[in-house]
Amino acid sequence: MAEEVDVVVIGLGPGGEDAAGRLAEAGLSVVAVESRLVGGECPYYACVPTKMMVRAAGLLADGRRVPGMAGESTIGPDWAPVAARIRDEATDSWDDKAAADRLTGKGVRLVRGHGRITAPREVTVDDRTFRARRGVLLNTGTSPAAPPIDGLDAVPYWTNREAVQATEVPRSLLVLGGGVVGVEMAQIFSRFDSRVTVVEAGDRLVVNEEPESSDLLRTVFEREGIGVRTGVKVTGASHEGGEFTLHLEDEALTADRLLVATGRRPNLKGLGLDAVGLDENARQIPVDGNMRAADGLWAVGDITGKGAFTHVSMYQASIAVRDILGEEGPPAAYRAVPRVTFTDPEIASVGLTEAQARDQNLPIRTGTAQIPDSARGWIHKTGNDGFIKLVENTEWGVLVGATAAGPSGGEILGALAVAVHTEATTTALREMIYAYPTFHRAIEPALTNLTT
Ligand SMILES: Cc1cc2nc3c(=O)[nH]c(=O)nc-3n(C[C@H](O)[C@H](O)[C@H](O)COP(=O)(O)OP(=O)(O)OC[C@H]3O[C@@H](n4cnc5c(N)ncnc54)[C@H](O)[C@@H]3O)c2cc1C
Ligand SMILES: NC(=O)c1ccc[n+]([C@@H]2O[C@H](COP(=O)([O-])OP(=O)(O)OC[C@H]3O[C@@H](n4cnc5c(N)ncnc54)[C@H](O)[C@@H]3O)[C@@H](O)[C@H]2O)c1
Repeated sequence: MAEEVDVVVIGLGPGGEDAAGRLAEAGLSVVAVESRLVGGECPYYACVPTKMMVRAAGLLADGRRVPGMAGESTIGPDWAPVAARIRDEATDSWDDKAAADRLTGKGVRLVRGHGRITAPREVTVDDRTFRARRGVLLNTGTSPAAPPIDGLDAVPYWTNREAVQATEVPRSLLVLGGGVVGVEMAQIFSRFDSRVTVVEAGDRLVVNEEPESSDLLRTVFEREGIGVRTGVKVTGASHEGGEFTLHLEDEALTADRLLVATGRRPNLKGLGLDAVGLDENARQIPVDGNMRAADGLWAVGDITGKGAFTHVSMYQASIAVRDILGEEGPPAAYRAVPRVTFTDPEIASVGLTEAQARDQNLPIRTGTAQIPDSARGWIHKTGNDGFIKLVENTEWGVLVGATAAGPSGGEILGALAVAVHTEATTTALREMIYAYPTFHRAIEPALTNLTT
């Protein structure tokens, strides 16, 4: 016999967790179904622990920058405090009790297990069935995906989940995939003295970003001693005598560890999507501006294909909550989605890249300014690599995209995200006063340099 509730949330990533709590606080009866950890990938295996790793690696890098700038330094990397911080402060040894208590404290009924849609507005978890009067919200997220490389499935490679649980740094590391996960992890472990090589099938690192960002990262990586192989076809993988080997067409690369960071697959299999006329083999669940995927069904987060970021998941959750509660509001808009790759330099961008804008046949021009040429960049000196790149729609005179690469690139991006989001005119941006000497003051010469 099915239990009647108002809403069932399947999957408690950042968006699902937030939505379940808010709906319960609004007075609805909410069942939240989670098969792993309340909070999803971000707090346990992704954003939070990896940014603790980035912070630690950054401290080492700054320590190494002392000579010639501020005296002498001797750096002795130690992974133990990083591992301890991730275990104790970030993840509580990968135990979600605190998050689960927080959720149930808001009035949510937490059900552990795999949720499956068995009919419209109906969810089954093991032998329990729930009927959701208002509907079902999906936030099932993604899992690491490995490419079909001969032998790979038989080797004990790391994904992001094992990498954040590392208790020691491998002497050498092969990173398969030069996307966001790959480049962040490569620099972290390299700065802890691992000998790292990134192996990327595409012709550049962080392929979704501006080519200038890829070039910059490659330059910095090679300067730091990180091997970068792009345009490479891996034909096989093996693990023998404690050593991992990636077989390329004409050579073999070996290391103590292999990290596979080749993208994600959406957790849609076994979710019962066919019961509501959707395809579980699709790459994403199509949603409208109110996050509706079907009658009585909402979806938020990575599975919607609108940007695999925690802030997108949370943004969409707030819209879904509003819609479920029957409140009015603007539909989701994605023209100013910000993204930050937390390498050093940080690669931060918002909106369209130049290539994306050209693919949309927008009338554009671009302007770039180099951070080392700015007053603050020159003062900063070591570690000042970076640039600002602007993409302007010349018809409207507004920015449709921007990149802030460099020290604190993600923070500088704030100003550019406001400009893209509010469609501030480039005339207005030129009339602004930019504090001297800040990194963001380099926006001014980038505006001056806008040319077709
Ligand atoms: C290494 C790494 C670093 C990252 N760093 C950042 C960063 O710095 N900033 C940023 O914005 N983003 C970052 N991301 C991306 C970010 O982690 C995700 O975008 C974010 O977690 C949002 O995902 P989500 O809401 O779709 O759900 P997820 O976090 O993927 O969670 C989905 C949840 O649903 C559960 N679930 C799935 N199917 C079912 C089912 N049938 N029944 C019950 N439960 C189910 C899963 O167990 C999981 O807990 C990073 C990703 C990785 C891999
Ligand atoms: N700082 C952040 O916000 C942050 C950090 C990490 C991840 N994320 C999110 O997680 C998502 C997934 O990240 P990701 O790095 O796993 O995926 P990705 O799609 O960004 O990059 C995967 C890379 O692997 C390469 N690849 C695929 N098959 C390959 C093969 N056989 N051999 C060599 N290379 C191969 C691809 O060409 C691509 O460059 C990102 O898109 C991002 O949205 C965000």
